[in-house]
Amino acid sequence: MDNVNIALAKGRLARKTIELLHEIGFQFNGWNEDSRKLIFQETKQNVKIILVKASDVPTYVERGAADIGIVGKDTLLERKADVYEILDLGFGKCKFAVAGLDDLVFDHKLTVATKYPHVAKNFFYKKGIDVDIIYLHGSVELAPLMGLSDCIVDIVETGQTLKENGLKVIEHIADVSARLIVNKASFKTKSERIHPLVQRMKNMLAVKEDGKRA
Ligand SMILES: Nc1ncnc2c1ncn2[C@@H]1O[C@H](COP(=O)(O)OP(=O)(O)OP(=O)(O)O)[C@@H](O)[C@H]1O
Ligand SMILES: O=P(O)(O)OC[C@H]1O[C@H](OP(=O)(O)OP(=O)(O)O)[C@H](O)[C@@H]1O
Repeated sequence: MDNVNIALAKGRLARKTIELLHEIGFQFNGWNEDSRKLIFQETKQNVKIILVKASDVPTYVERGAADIGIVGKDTLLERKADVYEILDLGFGKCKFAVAGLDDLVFDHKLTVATKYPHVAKNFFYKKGIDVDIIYLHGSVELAPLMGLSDCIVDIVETGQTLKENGLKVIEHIADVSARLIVNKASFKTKSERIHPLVQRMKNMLAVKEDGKRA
């Protein structure tokens, strides 16, 4: 039987992803949240999970080192990998937004600080606004406070980080949630393994949706 490798984003999405995999019948040898191991074997089936930095998940899947990946839509919008995006998993929900101290003033070229340069550039480009992108690795909210940029493009979940730093959402860009992606070749060559797995996930998500509505 073909083996199936699943790349999971470490960090915020990991716990919910493992939970979903448990719910569809997978158990991983030795898995616990504090472990430093990066590969876990499923107890009965020929399935492995590998724990990858979120932004690297599309790379593993695009190149076939993993057949399946679970990663945020934010990463997919930024990375534009050549993979199939199969399912919206409905967790890891947040939004991409433009935020700043105040409404934008267009009397000079806008500077935009972000961890997502492609998303930011694309958003303003489509509006016909030329921007200067400043790439940061984190704590992006600091940039407008310290005069480094006019605004930021970042993820907003609860809005707490913006609020505690005196910033506000200026414009909504896109909704984000965790997605299931599949390598294009694996989707065909390992279809007997991958299609049932996807179907089980779909069924489980439908059951959960029904549970919420009831
Ligand atoms: N409040 C949030 N902030 C950031 N990401 C969130 C949030 N809520 C959900 N997410 C989702 O979780 C994913 C993983 O976020 P996480 O912070 O673990 O990794 P990361 O953005 O690569 O961070 P780091 O660079 O610090 O490792 C994001 O890509 C996004 O899809
Ligand atoms: O709306 P909230 O619920 O406050 O969440 C949004 C914050 O969470 C993320 O940062 P993260 O914690 O990943 O840290 P970072 O600044 O190092 O990217 C994101 O970049 C925002 O700063």
